[in-house]
Amino acid sequence: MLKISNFSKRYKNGKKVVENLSLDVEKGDLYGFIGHNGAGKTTTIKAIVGILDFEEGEIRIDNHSIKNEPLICKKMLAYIPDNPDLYEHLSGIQYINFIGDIFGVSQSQRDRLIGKYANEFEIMDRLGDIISTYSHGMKQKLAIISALIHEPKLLILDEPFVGLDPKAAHTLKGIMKDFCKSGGSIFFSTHVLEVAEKLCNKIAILKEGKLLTSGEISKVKGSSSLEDVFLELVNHE
Ligand SMILES: Nc1ncnc2c1ncn2[C@@H]1O[C@H](COP(=O)(O)OP(=O)(O)OP(=O)(O)O)[C@@H](O)[C@H]1O
Repeated sequence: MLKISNFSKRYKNGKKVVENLSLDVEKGDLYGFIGHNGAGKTTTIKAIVGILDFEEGEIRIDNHSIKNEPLICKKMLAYIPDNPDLYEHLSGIQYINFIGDIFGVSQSQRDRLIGKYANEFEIMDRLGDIISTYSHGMKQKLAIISALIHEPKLLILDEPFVGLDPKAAHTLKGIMKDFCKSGGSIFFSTHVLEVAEKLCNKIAILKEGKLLTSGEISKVKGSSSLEDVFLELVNHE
């Protein structure tokens, strides 16, 4: 579903911040992307979703190149950045409808999915309010609902749990599991190792732009905790 091959990225005049990264996210995978601050996670994520240009390597979504066929790719995916930057002057429902219009989502699908997710996140009664009056967590919930409205095949999430209260975080975990159970794929970055350990079937650990390990979580961590494996790898590799 998502294939990253030998991806490298260098910002202007700087050194490479991601180096020769290769990863495979298959149908149904719930894939965690882990690394210290500045490891290169957001850089990789922005390249995957087509908002950051890159010169080296290839990124393919369902076998289409994000570089050469960005529209086909973007129709299949949804991206939630680490800090949802929404149109503050719109109401929540206007924003969801705006995204629904871009993706050509039918009214019945909108009604069904808004009903489902806005109720799950307990935000239904605030959808008529202007986004600038939302808290950070409410904006995050709105970004998640908008991302799911066109039923993407691939969800790319950058630190999705930041700002969510425990109940909303629990709801999101359930949504993520169901999404992958029904054949979708998720690739998400997180610093919360306990969440990655419980939620993911696969993980990748990045250090200073280089992949330290990746694959089935059971193989990566063996009988140790993910935290122990992460600290061991990051401190000693
Ligand atoms: N626009 C930019 N111009 C120059 N350097 C950048 C730019 N954006 C990121 N970097 C650098 O690239 C490196 C990787 O940053 P990135 O944001 O990808 O890391 P991250 O793993 O997402 O970190 P965090 O966990 O703190 O969000 C860092 O050294 C950062 O300073």
